[in-house]
Amino acid sequence: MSVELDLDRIIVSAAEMSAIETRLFDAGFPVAALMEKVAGRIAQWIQHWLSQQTPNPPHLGVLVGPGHNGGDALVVARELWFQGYPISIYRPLDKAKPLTQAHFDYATSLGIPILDRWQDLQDCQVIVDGLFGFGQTRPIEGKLADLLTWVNQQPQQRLSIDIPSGIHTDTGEVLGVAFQADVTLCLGLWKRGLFQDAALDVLGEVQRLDFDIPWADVAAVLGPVPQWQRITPESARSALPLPRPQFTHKYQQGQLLLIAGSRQYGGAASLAALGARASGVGMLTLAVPESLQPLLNQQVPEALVLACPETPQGAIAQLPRDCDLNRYDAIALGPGLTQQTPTLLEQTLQIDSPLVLDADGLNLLAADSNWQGGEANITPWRSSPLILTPHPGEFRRLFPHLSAPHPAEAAQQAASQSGALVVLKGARVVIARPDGSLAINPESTPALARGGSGDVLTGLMAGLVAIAACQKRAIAPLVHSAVWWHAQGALRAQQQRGVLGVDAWTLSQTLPLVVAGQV
Ligand SMILES: NC(=O)C1=CN([C@@H]2O[C@H](COP(=O)(O)OP(=O)(O)OC[C@H]3O[C@@H](n4cnc5c(N)ncnc54)[C@H](OP(=O)(O)O)[C@@H]3O)[C@@H](O)[C@H]2O)[C@@H](O)CC1
Ligand SMILES: Nc1ncnc2c1ncn2[C@@H]1O[C@H](COP(=O)(O)OP(=O)(O)O)[C@@H](O)[C@H]1O
Ligand SMILES: [K+]
Repeated sequence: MSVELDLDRIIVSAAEMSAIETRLFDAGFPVAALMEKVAGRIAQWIQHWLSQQTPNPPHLGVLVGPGHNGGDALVVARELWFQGYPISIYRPLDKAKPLTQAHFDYATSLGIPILDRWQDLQDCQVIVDGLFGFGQTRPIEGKLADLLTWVNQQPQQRLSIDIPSGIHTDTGEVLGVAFQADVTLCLGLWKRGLFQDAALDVLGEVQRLDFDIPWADVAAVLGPVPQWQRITPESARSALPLPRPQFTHKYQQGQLLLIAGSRQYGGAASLAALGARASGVGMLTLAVPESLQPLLNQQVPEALVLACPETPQGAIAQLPRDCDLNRYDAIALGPGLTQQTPTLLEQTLQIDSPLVLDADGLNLLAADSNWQGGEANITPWRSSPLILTPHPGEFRRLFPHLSAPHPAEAAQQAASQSGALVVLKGARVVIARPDGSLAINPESTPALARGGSGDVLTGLMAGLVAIAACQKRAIAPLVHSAVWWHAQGALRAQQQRGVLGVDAWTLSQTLPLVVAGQV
């Protein structure tokens, strides 16, 4: 028996969803019964949603496609009709699967208006998209494209059943044109396309409606540890350091060495240090060019600041002679570093403790002859985790030979071939482990699209990793937590100050509030 995982954590491809669904049907659950159950839950959700907006049932326009997504839409239309909602149905294609046709015939017999022209949907207050559901790969063309283009220009609220029509279920690509949803109700299990950057601007608010899929059927298709997972509040929280025992001291709460900064990029070192502060790490040591020491001493007074000899351009020339890299539980290298001193990378890679590389740490790695474009597995070099946190540009430099077109698959290939833990940054950060598993952060904000926010993440992540390493706990779950809390910090700061108010320093000051509330 495998350990039952919260279904909210699982992300499936269209083929996997279909295989899971087939198991339910093969076991005897009638297709029509499942549609009735699922659509009943959608109708309830919509009713609750609309009742919060207006006391009078608004007029719903329902787009009905030929498959079971259209069948769901018809059951929703019927149930809401019975509840007193004015409904109009528009069906752009004549063909229909038998169950969908039966629901259409019944809706017609009830007297629910069937529109001949989509333009008549303009009298509705809400438009429901039941055109196409999971499994979409074909482009939206001709009349359907015109319909969706028209719908997207209307002022009504738009709700999509399962996945917006026109979105590729796995890659999230817009297949020509897509229904621009304000709300998407994903059915049963999260679909991959809902987490791909390409789809984010089409989905609106996304909710999952459960319909009691047995874990045994999920595990039979996905295996006992599903490869694609979503970070959830529970998983992020459960990985955080345990409440501190009374009898402890700073060296039992993680020692982190952060090697960062240059005269040109001094702020990156302080932002990463402030991110590390938010992790609660027991002892933070900063190695910076000596000219930055006074600044860092002032900004992060609790840190031990090692003044490093510097190059004429103000980069770290070498670490201080008495700096013993072996004493740290984790090392982070990169923010604001410049690429002048490759020996910093060589030295830190040799140390057998978790190493977080960001920014110029990654650029140094990309240029290292042993790295070979990420194709030579690092496992023979080192046994402790190597954690890479590239943005897409850095990722391309690190893995120039990878051809995967989508971030999730690209990160997965990169981690498998290199043996590193790859944190590919973007609107939805993807964390890929060398064993092929993937975690995706589902909640974030474009407020983070701003210089310096990645530096804060590096510090926070490295601090949590240092605590975990010191306490001999697994590292990867803390990497997930760091990505989650970084985004939650931004969301909290955004609530208080708006999207444009989330500068990296503000983010670093908000992080301790969200992380501390959990430990
Ligand atoms: N999974 C579950 O557990 C449950 C699933 N349920 C529901 O079923 C939905 C999936 O239903 P589904 O498989 O019938 O697919 P759906 O998209 O409705 O129709 C496919 C039809 O559309 C056509 N077509 C597609 N693209 C097109 C295009 N661009 N342009 C033109 N035509 C296009 C396609 O044509 P074909 O490609 O075959 O020629 C085929 O005829 C799912 O999302 C959920 O709502 C729930 O009821 C119960 C629980
Ligand atoms: N549109 C977006 N939505 C959510 N998060 C974003 C978005 N754009 C960037 N981010 C996040 O902001 C951070 C930017 O990091 P990075 O590019 O390294 O910036 P910097 O080097 O300036 O600190 C990453 O954590 C990334 O995931
Ligand atoms: K849909």
